[in-house]
Amino acid sequence: MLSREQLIAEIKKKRSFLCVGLDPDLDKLPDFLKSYPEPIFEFNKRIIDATRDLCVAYKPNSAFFESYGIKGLQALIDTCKYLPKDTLNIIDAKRGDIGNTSDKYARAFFDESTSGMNFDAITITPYMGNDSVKPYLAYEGKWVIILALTSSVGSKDFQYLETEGGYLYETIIKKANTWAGADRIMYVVGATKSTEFTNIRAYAPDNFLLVPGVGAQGGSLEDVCKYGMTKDCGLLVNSSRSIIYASSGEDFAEAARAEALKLQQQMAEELEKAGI
Ligand SMILES: O=c1ccn([C@@H]2O[C@H](COP(=O)(O)O)[C@@H](O)[C@H]2O)c(=O)[nH]1
Repeated sequence: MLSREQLIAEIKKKRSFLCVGLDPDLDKLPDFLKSYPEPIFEFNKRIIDATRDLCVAYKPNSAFFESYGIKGLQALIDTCKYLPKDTLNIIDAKRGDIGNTSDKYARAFFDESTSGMNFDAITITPYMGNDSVKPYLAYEGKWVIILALTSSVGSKDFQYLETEGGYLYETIIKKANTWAGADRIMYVVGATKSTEFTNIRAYAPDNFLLVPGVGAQGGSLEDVCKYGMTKDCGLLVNSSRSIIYASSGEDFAEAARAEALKLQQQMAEELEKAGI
């Protein structure tokens, strides 16, 4: 589990704010792995071994595990146990439900004694409000990462609706800031929305932002840094497919490392530019 201070220290030490997304798809896994008893876990394990010194976070997306039923769940549990202790380990589950149900989701992903999983952070949809988020915040030291402005094209359907407090995504940030501080809450903001980062920073000056969309979705790391970086960095930039599927051959882990290294080197330059 990483506190805000520990996360910032890891960013400075590794010269990186990279989050490696673990979105394992059996159809895309190298053929030779398919004869292993646990191909998904074997794939993740090798990706983690190849990238752990270059990133400060991992983000398995639960859909890519749930879609394989019991075997997928076992792979998620094994992956969770294998994740390094010096990275922020995020389950991208995008949950949101009434309080007593949220309590079960929180147990599922945070309480190793009941589920076998002990993630540090979870992504949450804020639509159902405070009581749907509270049960996660009850776990001391765990992070809640609230969807604010997503990378999806459909983000315009609801997130830009005009409310009394501005766009809906602005109201979400303002409201969620009253639930807990920047040491417990992060926001998801898509890299494809880099022009909005200045505005986001007006409402969330200190919160870390989890930023998906660099790589396969075409978001610009440079723009994200230009408009979104704070004095503490304040960014976790995720890339999934561009790293984990850099090669479909036996060299997939080396290719993943090479892609992660490119991003880490750009990040080191951005940190340098910002005097961090
Ligand atoms: O707004 C959002 C929120 C979550 N995601 C997730 O991040 C990764 C992105 O994968 P890439 O392969 O790097 O495009 C994936 O798990 C999404 O579900 C997002 O893209 N946008």
